[in-house]
Amino acid sequence: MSVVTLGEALGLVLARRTGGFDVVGDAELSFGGAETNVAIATARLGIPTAWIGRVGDDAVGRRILRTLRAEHVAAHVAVDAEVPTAIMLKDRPHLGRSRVTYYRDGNAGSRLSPADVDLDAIAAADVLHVTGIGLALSATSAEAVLHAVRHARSVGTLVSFDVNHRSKLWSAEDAAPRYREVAALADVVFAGDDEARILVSGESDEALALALQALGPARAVVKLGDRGALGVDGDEVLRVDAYRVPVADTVGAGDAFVGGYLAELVRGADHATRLRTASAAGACACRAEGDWEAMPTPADVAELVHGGGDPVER
Ligand SMILES: O=C(O)C(=O)C[C@H](O)[C@H](O)CO
Repeated sequence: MSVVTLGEALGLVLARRTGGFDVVGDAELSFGGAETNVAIATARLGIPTAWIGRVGDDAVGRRILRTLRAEHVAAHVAVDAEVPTAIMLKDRPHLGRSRVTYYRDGNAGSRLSPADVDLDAIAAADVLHVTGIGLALSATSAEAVLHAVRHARSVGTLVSFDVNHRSKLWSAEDAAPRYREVAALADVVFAGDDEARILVSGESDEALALALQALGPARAVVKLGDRGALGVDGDEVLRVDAYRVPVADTVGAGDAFVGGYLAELVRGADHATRLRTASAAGACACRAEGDWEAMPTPADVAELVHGGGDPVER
């Protein structure tokens, strides 16, 4: 029962006040990265978890590895002596507007290559999780994702793919064929409704999920934010509502959702349980600031599930 994720983790410099880094100097350092967010989520939910990636030989890289150790995520990393760990700045130029600026091109995570992929770690896991960000970062990173996915399939490890489209990294037109290629090799695909439309067309959430499933995976989940999600597994179609919580920060909620789903998948839980835990985990992640800091424990999930009614519609 275990999960391995593969992708980039990058330093996150977060402005503490509104006004933009043009004038604001008050900031804190953390890190982000969809695949490490998912890893922290599954680890906190009690699933043995590992992450495969590449960091620079610097304070940000060491901070990432130290935090992953503290979160019980085993790191199979290459340390790049030549370039630094990427960073992203997140500030709020004015109330209601959040802005992200990436400094990741050519840095350690983008230099991930097939040689960095720990094949034994993938063979030892029940699920390998990758995202579209790894496909976007560079040609070698995309090769590493595909190498990992193909190896997972050859050794019977399930493949999970979250589209996670980043329009700052590439266009939808360039991304679409790469997303379809990985979706066809996956066992479960996650996409927001807008993201799903990059790969397929469909008039409704259900039509989108079924169209994603038709690309190859047995399971597809369309994430709908505060409208919940719609999942298909074989011929079972289920809709799940979002739990209502006070929202501090929605970043990382999609990764928490995926972590909740995968934690239940490796435990062998049924479709409704997977979606219920995913929805609760996504809601928990919204209750505090930070990309990974508010990932839930089983007690956090249980509190929402037992106190919030059953959100699954059959
Ligand atoms: O925005 C990105 O590209 C990141 O990887 C950082 C964030 O932690 C991630 O997007 C949250 O899903």
